Amino acid sequence: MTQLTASPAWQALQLQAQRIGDQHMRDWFAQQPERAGRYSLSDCGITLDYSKNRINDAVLESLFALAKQQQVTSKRDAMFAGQVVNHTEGRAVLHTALRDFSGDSIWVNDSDVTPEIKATQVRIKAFVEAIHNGTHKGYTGKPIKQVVSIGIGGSFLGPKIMSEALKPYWQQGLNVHFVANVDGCHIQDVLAGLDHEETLVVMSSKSFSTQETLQNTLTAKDWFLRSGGTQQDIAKHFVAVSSNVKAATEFGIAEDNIFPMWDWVGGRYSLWSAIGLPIALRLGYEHYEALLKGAYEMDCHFKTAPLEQNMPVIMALLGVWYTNFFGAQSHVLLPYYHYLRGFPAYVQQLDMESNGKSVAAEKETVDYATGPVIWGSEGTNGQHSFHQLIHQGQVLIPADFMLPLKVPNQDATHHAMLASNCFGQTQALMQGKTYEEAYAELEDKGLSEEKRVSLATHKTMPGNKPSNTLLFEQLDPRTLGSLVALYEHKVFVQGAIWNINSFDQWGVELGKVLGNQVLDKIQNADAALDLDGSTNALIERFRNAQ
Ligand SMILES: O=P(O)(O)OC[C@H]1O[C@H](O)[C@H](O)[C@@H](O)[C@@H]1O
Repeated sequence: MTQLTASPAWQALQLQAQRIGDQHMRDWFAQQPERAGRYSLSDCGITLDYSKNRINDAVLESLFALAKQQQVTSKRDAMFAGQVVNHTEGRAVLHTALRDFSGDSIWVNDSDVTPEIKATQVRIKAFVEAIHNGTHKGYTGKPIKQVVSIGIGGSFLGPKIMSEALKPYWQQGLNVHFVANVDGCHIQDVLAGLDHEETLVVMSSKSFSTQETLQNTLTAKDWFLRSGGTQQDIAKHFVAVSSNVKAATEFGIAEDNIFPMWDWVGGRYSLWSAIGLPIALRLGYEHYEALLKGAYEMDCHFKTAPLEQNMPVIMALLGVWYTNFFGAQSHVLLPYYHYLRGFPAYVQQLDMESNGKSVAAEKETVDYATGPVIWGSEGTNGQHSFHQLIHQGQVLIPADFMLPLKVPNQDATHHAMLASNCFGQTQALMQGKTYEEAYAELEDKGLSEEKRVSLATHKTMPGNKPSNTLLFEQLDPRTLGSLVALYEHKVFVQGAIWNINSFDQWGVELGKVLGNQVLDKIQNADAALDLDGSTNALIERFRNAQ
C-alpha cells in the first residue's frame, strides 16, 4: 500500500463507499426537499449544483478530511507564492501571477515578476490597438484583416477555444485563423484564401522548438515571400510569442516582434500570458482583460473560501470519489451552449496532461487511479448518440452539464428547449426508470405478458448516475475566465490529493523525441532501420510509397 491508500482518510472513504452501497439518489431527493439548496453554491457568476451526486453529509465530511490530510491548502499557497512546486523540472507554477490584479509583488528566485508581466500586457494592448485602428499596416500600406495563429497544444487550444467561446464579443473586420496540425492540408487551406498584404502571422511556441509550429511557420513565411513580400517586409507581418527569445530571433523574427513568456508558465496554463495575443486580437483588449479578471476572481475564491464552500475543491473531491472509490475511468463534459463546444477539448489537455501520472511524491509508484479520461461535446447532440452508454452502459461516467441562463441574441424558444434538454438529462441520469415504471408504461399496447416483461426489462434504467450542473448568468469574458480557472484549480486539487506533479509532461516529451528520430529515418533513405520490427516496417512502407 502507498502512504495515501493506507491513510486514515482514504480508509474512511472506502468505508463510506460501502455504506452508500446501492442507496439511490432518487430516494434521497424524495426524503430531503432541501437537498438541491444544501448541495449548491454560487460565486464568480457561476452556480454549481452538485446535489445529483452520490454523496451525503458524512461522505462530504470524509472527502474534506482527505483534502485536509493531503494538505491541499498549504500546497495551494505554495503554488500561489511562487515556490518550486513543479519539482521534476525545478520550476515555479505561476500562471495565476499573469492575472493577478491585487497590485502585490510576486517573487520568483528573489525577483518580482509583476513588472515584466505588466510591461508585456502594455505591449499586447498597444499592438492590438494598432492592428484594430489600422496604424499597424502591412508592407504595402494595407490594414491587417487576417491573423493566422500558429501553435500547438497549450499554444493553440486556449487561444482557439476561448476565442470561439466568445464569438458574440468578436471585433469586427478582423478574422483569426488557427493552425496547429503539421498536416500540410491545414495550413494550405488557411493560406489559400488570404491576401498576404493584409495578413499577420502570430507564431506561438513557449519552447520555440516544437516541430509542428516551426514547420507551419516556415510554410507561412515561404508563402509570404512567394506572394511578393520580401525578407525585410516580414517584420510587419510576423510576430512570435515565446520564452526562448534567442531561438525566435535566430529563426528570423525581429526582436521587437517577440512577446515574452516565462518558464514558470506551463504550456496548458499559458493562455493568460502573451500566448493569449490572438484572443486579444479577436476580442479587443478590454474583453481580453475581462477574461483575466474573471480568472483572478476565481483565484480569490479558491484562495479564500473554506474548503466546504470552495467550488474547485468540491468538484475535485467529487472526481476523486468516483475515480478512486467507484472505479469511474472517465468524466464527460457537456456544454449546452454552441460557442462553448470546444471546452471539453480544452479541459482534456488541461486535465489529462496534468494528472495522467503514475509516480507520487519523489518516486513512489501509485496504487490508485489518477486522472480520468476527459471527453465530451456540445449538448444536445450527444443525447442522440453517446448518452445511451451513460444511461444504460456498464461503466460509471460522471458528467458536468453547463448552461448559460441567458445568451446573446436569445431566441426564447430555442433557449428554452436547450435548457429543458440539459435539465431533463441530469434528471433522467439521476432518477432512471424502474422496472415497475417501464412495465406500467407498456399497458394497453397489445403485448403478450412475456413480451411486456422482456421489453420492460430492456427499458429499465438504473439511474443513480452522478452529474454536476454549472449555470452561468451569461458566458461573457469574465465568466469564461472564472470557468477556466475553476477547472485549472480542480485539476490542481486532484493532483495535490494524488500527490503527483501536475505540471510536467514527460510522456509527451518522449513522443516529441521519438517523432524526430523517425523523421530522420523517413527523410534519409540511407539511415539504418534499427528500431523495433513494426516501426521499421511502417517506415519502409512509407518510404516506398513516396
Ligand atoms: O508552446 P510549445 O513550446 O510549442 O509547446 C506546445 C505544446 O508542446 C507539448 O506538446 C506540451 O506537452 C504542451 O503542453 C505544449 O503546450
